[in-house]
Amino acid sequence: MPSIISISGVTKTYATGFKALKEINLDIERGEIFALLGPNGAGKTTLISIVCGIVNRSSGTVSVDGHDISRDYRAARSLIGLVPQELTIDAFESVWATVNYSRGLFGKPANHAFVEKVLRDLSLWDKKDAKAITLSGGMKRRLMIAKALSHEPRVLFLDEPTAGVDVELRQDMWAMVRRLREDGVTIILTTHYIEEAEAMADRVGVINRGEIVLVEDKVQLMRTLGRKRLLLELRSPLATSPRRCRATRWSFRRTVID
Ligand SMILES: Nc1ncnc2c1ncn2[C@@H]1O[C@H](COP(=O)(O)OP(=O)(O)OP(=O)(O)O)[C@@H](O)[C@H]1O
Repeated sequence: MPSIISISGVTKTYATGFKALKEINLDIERGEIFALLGPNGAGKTTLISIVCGIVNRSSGTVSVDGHDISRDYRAARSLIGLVPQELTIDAFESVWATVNYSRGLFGKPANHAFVEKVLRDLSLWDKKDAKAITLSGGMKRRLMIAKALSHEPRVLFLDEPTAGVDVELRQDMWAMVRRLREDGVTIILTTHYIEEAEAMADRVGVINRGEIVLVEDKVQLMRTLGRKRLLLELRSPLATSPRRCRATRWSFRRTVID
């Protein structure tokens, strides 16, 4: 099956003259969770903003499910949902109105049953009449995801979805992303954290200073780079201390204690 997103020879030079992306070539497979990993300023947001039609590329081509993002802009954009880093919601609008309005922006006919399902899946149904301003930070982030899913996209971009999010909500988000993947949605998330890429992704791409330096299957990558530490919490103190504990480097499923 052809890739759902195909990025070929994409570069971006901002008006300041800064080269944010240098010759990016990347294919995203249908139905995968792809983590784009990189430090601050690496070019992650620039790249996903180009695919989503928010930033113009300087050169190269991008297609989404065969639709060129310039020639066939509407078709390409309708297949994409984007959850940006910043909150972009009307503080005085209700949850219900926010999500339905967002669906309307894509020219989709109203579908209250679908919007209800999205809100229930994101545990926002009991807040449907609440104004956005009254929601907690975590709820606002979930509302951003509901907005992005409102027009039934086939590809979801999550730009640093768990930045500033507590451990519990992070786990909820990861579970939600996996459910979406089961429904056939392709997911691309950006993150600074190798742990997040490890927990979530099927494949990982590492970007640094505007260049993709590596694209690898997650399991393969962890075999090459990964190292696990096993923390044991004792119910009661040991009578004598163990001689030495050593986790094998070649496999993190086996732990050797000698
Ligand atoms: N509008 C702009 N004009 C000029 N330079 C920009 C603009 N937007 C981004 N840049 C620069 O491009 C580079 C890449 O920025 P980008 O936001 O894509 O990085 P990022 O990997 O998403 O970073 P972070 O992890 O901090 O969000 C940075 O050096 C940034 O300062």
